[in-house]
Amino acid sequence: MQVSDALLAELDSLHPRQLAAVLHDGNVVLRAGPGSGKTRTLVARIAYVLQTQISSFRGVACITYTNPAAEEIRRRVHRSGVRAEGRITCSTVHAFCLNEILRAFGHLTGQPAPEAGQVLSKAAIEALLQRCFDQVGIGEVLAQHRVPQSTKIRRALACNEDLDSFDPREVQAALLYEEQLLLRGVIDFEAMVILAVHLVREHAHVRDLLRARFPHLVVDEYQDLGGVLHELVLALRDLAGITVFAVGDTDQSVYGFTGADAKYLTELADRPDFRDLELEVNYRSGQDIITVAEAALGLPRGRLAREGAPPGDVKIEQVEGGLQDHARVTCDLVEQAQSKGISPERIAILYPARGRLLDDVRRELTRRELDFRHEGDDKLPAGSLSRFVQRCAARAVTNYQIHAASNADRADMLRRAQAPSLASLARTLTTLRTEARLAPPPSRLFLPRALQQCLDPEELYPADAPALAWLEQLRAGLALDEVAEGHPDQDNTSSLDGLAGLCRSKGFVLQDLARGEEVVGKVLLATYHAAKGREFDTVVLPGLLQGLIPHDVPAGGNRWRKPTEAELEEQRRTFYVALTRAESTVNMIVGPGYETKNGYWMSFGPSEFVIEMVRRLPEEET
Ligand SMILES: Nc1ncnc2c1ncn2[C@@H]1O[C@H](COP(=O)(O)OP(=O)(O)OP(=O)(O)O)[C@@H](O)[C@H]1O
Repeated sequence: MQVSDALLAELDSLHPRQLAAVLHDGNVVLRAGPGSGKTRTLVARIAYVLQTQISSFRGVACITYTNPAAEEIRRRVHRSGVRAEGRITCSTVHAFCLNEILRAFGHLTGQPAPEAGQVLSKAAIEALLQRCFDQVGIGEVLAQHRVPQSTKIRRALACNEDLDSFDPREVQAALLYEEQLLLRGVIDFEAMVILAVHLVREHAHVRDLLRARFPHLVVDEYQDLGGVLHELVLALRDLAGITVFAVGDTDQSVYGFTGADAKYLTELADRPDFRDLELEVNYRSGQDIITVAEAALGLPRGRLAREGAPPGDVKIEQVEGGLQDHARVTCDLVEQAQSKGISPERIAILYPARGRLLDDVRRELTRRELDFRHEGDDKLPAGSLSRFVQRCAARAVTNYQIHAASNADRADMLRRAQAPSLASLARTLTTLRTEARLAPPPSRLFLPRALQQCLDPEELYPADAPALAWLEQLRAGLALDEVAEGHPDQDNTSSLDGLAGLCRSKGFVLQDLARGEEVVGKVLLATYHAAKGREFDTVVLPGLLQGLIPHDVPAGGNRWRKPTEAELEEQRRTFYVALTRAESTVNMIVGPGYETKNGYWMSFGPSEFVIEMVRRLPEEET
């Protein structure tokens, strides 16, 4: 079969171990540290399989942890010269279960896919869980803090795992919750996965159809999968005969609080029908950054930077006061990096948790007019339709910025622009429309053209003009209200009105709708979790203070408790993930303490993670 020049060049540039993983004829587990090229190898594998291993009627399913990760992989496969329209399904596990299993085959088994408004929104999940808590006599426990724990229990229940470590009343509440879902004829994201596993396990024809469509399954970030998802993969492998390519890093396992466990990756690697491969070179970071990160993790992995890579720069800044000082120093460091010519989108400020630190950093960035995007901005409505609108806004804003730039800046902006393409937006809209059970558009070009008219009109919509009029045009031009009305996900049925309400009440300009999205010229402000899988030239880590990281965990009601040993280790791994995002510079900020939202001063000093890290470093590094 014909291999594209782009793929040949990519295969040529891979390390022999990476290449061995791509070319292996069978199941693979690829375990490796940060920056070792796991994602790059995974993308090459998808392209290789599509081009050479399967007929053009069959495809590859790729499961990722987040939607942006799915989008990035699709984009990279496309860049490798593979014409994979309709042959690659790249999505989160929930979308995979909904679209490729429940929606595709549910009707064959008497298990219809969810209809309009049947998938509970986040608020509805919390409300239902709270009722269950009330009924089992723990009404004082706030459901909004316990959804991850309840998910963990439901996953353990679905896998018949030991429940001894859970509070029996919360187990009872989880059982009641499942019962209520059935009674009300609704489901949530978690129930979708559980249903999909049942469907695959119990129906041979579903398995046959899945294998015919996707003879290969690729899973990214395997260490973040819980027991149910692992069971899904095993069912697809052992019962359906699908070839599995799993990629992960046990050191980057940071979702234990929802039942994820790195042991599943190890379990897969130990199987005789899997080839277990490891990668050792870190292509991202300088050696000093790698050494410091491993000291923070407390596990000397001995990973090496690529040959000739500059060592990198690691600094610990000590402030004298509280969180406002952290915010001030953070912004100083961002300004210094920018003055060295590092473009804003190559700089990330990563914070351990929401709260006063985030408020102070945001305020200081705004005061200094440093453009930033705050990932996971919770002021905008949740759900895939809201996210789609935000991505459309990002495209419109980027077009406008490039148009408004001077000739000298334009070429550079075009090169760096990350705004979504019309093709990618059209794909998302097609998925949303299918999920809402709308008739397919009259032609393949219909949606890209409609998008082009809305987002790339001759007269571009200014980034600082009121967003409401733009949103109304988009709603009408793309018939988004039809999507909202028919969509199973409750978050989507209300999000357009939610967005319009915000535009009205807060006087949003177009730029505000795009603020969480990838737009040229913005520094990223994100949690450690949200930064996973990404890379930046410079990473600034404010708030490395005992009490903020590690931090206490909710214990029900308004109570908090110290983290268990396992929880402490997981928090340590999130710190490791944050450190390993940097290519050339990491700045950590420590101090004597911090003030809480209620004005109390907590003088616990620097984070124990930083203290232990420094203690473990060889003398020449400190
Ligand atoms: N063989 C290679 N030669 C040169 N650069 C490489 C090679 N493999 C990967 N890289 C580069 O290293 C960087 C990290 O790669 P990638 O994001 O795939 O790593 P990863 O293992 O998925 O990282 P993480 O686990 O931290 O998310 C990327 O910039 C990638 O292009």
